[in-house]
Amino acid sequence: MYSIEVKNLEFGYRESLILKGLTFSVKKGEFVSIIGPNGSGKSTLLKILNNLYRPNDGNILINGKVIEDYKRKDLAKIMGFVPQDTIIDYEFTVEDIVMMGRNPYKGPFQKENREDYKIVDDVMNMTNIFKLKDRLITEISGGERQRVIIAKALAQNPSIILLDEPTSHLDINHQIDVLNLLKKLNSERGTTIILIIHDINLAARYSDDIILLNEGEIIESGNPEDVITAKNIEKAYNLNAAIEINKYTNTVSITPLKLIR
Ligand SMILES: Nc1ncnc2c1ncn2[C@@H]1O[C@H](COP(=O)(O)OP(=O)(O)OP(=O)(O)O)[C@@H](O)[C@H]1O
Repeated sequence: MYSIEVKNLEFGYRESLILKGLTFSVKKGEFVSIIGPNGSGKSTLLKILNNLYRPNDGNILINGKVIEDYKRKDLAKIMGFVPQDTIIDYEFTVEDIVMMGRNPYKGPFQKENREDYKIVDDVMNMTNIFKLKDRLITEISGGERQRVIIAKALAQNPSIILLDEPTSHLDINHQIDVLNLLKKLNSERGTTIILIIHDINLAARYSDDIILLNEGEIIESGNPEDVITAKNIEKAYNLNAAIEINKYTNTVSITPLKLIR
């Protein structure tokens, strides 16, 4: 069973194509990283998978159903999305924001019930933000805000989570905390995880599969050892790199040597 199936996906913001015929699938319960240079189309792809943009061509199935056939609320019950930068100017508390993750389950004017509060408390504990619950979202740090947005996505109780660089604002401890949390959701609840990440070593360490994008095309996809090769890294990043198995993690790891210009 597949969480996501993408066939011949093409997309351009204007005339020029940003995504040039992508075909890939993600099985239920997989942990998949999307990597690639700046501007290669990673965020665009994730937004399309969250039905924020319509592709020019191609098909997307989410849990076996064509994406356009979902109502927004129904899609939000199965798929959580953590965008790259979340700017919230309003003076909501952390708890208010996380509670918004329960909106797909509510009718108009329906109040939060005990179950909603329990789920919100649980996800705030999981993401280590419970102590911030009464603070204003405008008055916490970028890294704290990142974890609040992840908690909001978890409150949707999704079976698929898409995350656009969820570790970008985080210190090294919180990076590992977030990835461990995602891994835990993945192994204990079978949640399908698809994330964009620039750190290739972390991608290799946590992922079942990696999709390497460059200029809107998939250079390679598959398990980390097959994707993170000197040849593929040179092709995508113009970079001469040493690839070896890290003796501590037993996963493939990269050391950049020099740019090829
Ligand atoms: N709203 C937009 N309108 C027009 N062009 C856009 C828009 N958003 C992104 N682009 C362009 O589409 C291309 C792909 O951008 P995208 O953000 O998907 O790349 P990315 O791989 O996520 O990059 P990064 O690693 O820098 O976040 C870039 O050339 C970018 O300039």
